[in-house]
Amino acid sequence: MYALLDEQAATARRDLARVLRGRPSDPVEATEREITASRLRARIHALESAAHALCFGRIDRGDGTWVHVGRIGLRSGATDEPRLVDWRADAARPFYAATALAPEGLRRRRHLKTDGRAVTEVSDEILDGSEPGPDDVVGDGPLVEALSARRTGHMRAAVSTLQSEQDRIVRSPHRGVTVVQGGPGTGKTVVALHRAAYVLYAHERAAAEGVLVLGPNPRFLEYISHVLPSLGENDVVLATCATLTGRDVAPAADDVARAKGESGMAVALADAVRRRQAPPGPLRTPGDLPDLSADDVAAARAQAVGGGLAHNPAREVFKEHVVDMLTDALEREAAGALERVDEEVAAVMGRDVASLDRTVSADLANLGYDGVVGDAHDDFDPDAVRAELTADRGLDRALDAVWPRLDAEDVVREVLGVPSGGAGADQAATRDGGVVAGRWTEADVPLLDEASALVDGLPARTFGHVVVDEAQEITPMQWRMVARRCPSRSMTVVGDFAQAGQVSTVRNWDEALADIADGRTQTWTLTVSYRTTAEILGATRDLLARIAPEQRLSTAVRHGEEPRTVLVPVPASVAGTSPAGPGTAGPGDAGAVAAAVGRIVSDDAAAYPGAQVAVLCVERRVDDLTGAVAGAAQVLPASAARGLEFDAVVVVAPDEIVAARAGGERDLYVALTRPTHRLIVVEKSAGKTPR
Ligand SMILES: Nc1ncnc2c1ncn2[C@@H]1O[C@H](COP(=O)(O)OP(=O)(O)OP(=O)(O)O)[C@@H](O)[C@H]1O
Repeated sequence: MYALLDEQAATARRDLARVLRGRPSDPVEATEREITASRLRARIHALESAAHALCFGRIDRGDGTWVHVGRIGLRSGATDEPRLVDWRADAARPFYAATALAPEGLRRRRHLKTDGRAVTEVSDEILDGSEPGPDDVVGDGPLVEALSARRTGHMRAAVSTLQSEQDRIVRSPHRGVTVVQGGPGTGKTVVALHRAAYVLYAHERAAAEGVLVLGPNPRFLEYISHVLPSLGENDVVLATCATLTGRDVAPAADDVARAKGESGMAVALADAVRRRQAPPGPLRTPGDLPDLSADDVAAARAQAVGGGLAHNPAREVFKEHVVDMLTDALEREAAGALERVDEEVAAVMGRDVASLDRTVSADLANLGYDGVVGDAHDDFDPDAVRAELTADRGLDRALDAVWPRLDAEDVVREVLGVPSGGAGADQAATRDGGVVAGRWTEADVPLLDEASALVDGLPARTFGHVVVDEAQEITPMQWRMVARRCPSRSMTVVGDFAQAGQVSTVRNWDEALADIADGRTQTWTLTVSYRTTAEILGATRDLLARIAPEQRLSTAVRHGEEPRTVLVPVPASVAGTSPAGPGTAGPGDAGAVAAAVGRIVSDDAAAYPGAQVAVLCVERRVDDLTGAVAGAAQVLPASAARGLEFDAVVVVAPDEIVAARAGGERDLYVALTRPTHRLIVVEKSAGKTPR
């Protein structure tokens, strides 16, 4: 298979070199050359990225035939026989779907582990109940091995161990919004990313338009960034709602972001724009032009908004109708004026104008000029008048009074009550809790996007499929922003409302998707926790019952160490009983807590060299603790840990995390469910001795 891969990559490289050597003779040929070259580059990339673990599985059917499953499909050059089946192809489905209860005609599923181009391990599952033979290698399941493996800081593709409950979702033929919910570590992200890869493979349109993956923060995006490229998919944009538009923004305080995330903002923005679209009343025109009546203005407005265009392009339509109406009015005026002139001429000459015209024509013919004196009405050239009116600056200014061209930022400033002009976002920023003055904040991005859509039209870049991870975090205004980028509404939305943070007020999928899914939603629930151990999950049971009583604890596939609690004695005034409340960390406890955390982290590093360790705490302890762990662990606010995972997690002062912000219990739940192996909880205690 590697020989085939090399051969095909070499052919593609040769073809590319040939194409690039060609000298196109015209722009059409140049475009064709670019298209062919980019197709070949994509092919070379796909072949190169498939080299790692090219073939990872094999299924043997009951009739003695078999299929090898891998990252891409390969056919033998000479006979065109399939040699390796792409994991997304139908023929590979039994590799994922078959179980001992429903073997799908399979006798055996084999997992291959490779190091470079050498097979280092083979592991078989016998699915039809037959006894293992001498060729079968039955041992510890590859899933357990994959899950127990040390984390690297980047999520890995799970293409060789995708479980059948996950595979069903990945391959679902559903074309609308696919929702995947489930507790922490149930593989929602894994499913979402593999589904994106599947959709790119199976749906041409998605492949042509690309995939957008939205995550809660840049750290999370970095964590998942290797998965799709390792599956050979590179036409994927990773973004947060804040970075999606490429605008440089400051962070926003939770309460401000929540207020700005409400759908009422969309109504306010739409109203602000609509008020600028020819409100009832006549149009006062400059100079000698006739004014337009309120009815005429209303008719032009109806035409302009009827086409569903955004405000600025619709202004052009409005203007066209106004110009047409004025042209008609001018033509009528001209006709009226000429009739009056004719009558005056007839009265003076004592003859009607038509007979005068005939006489003049006859005289002209005698002088050798051909032609008749035309009807004076023919002198009115409506096209010329229209062109003149269209270019008339004065008329454009008059139109500005009823239908001004708008700027999206100004509309947002107006709705937020910030005076326009100057550093307009100053006050918005100040109201966001005094963050960097003079800049828009993350919370403004969906408003600016909404205003842009209202004023200038839909975003230039849209996607064939959109994945929304940690979707419980998305505010109603952000959902609108997402929908705008996915006209086909082909989306995979994954999340868990028990882990919801502070900003979004959306509490269930119906609410989240009401305006975007057209009822085309398919919802799946994952129940097996692949990340963490039964012991760690068990420690969250009471908390989960409080924050999401309707949810059942997931079932863990692994067992491990019991979580540990380390008590740090601190002066009574700053322990949980402090009059200032549990959310306050006095100067008295910082040193003791930091020293304890430093010790825990260095002990863990000594016992498990190279392990990924995180210390999760309240925001204000981050600096102190970062100093204390001296690079041996990542220190993060608990609220920023959504979606991430580590070998070991130290949760510092759970009472502070709970008290730090409304809904802090959900932050604590997120923090406690991040470890794959070890959970250590550091609690402050007044006068108690450490355990
Ligand atoms: N089939 C699988 N094979 C190997 N590893 C898997 C599989 N499914 C899940 N995992 C692993 O389990 C862990 C948890 O998965 P994932 O992050 O997708 O869960 P999640 O439901 O998104 O969690 P959270 O709600 O906490 O964000 C990851 O390390 C992932 O790689």
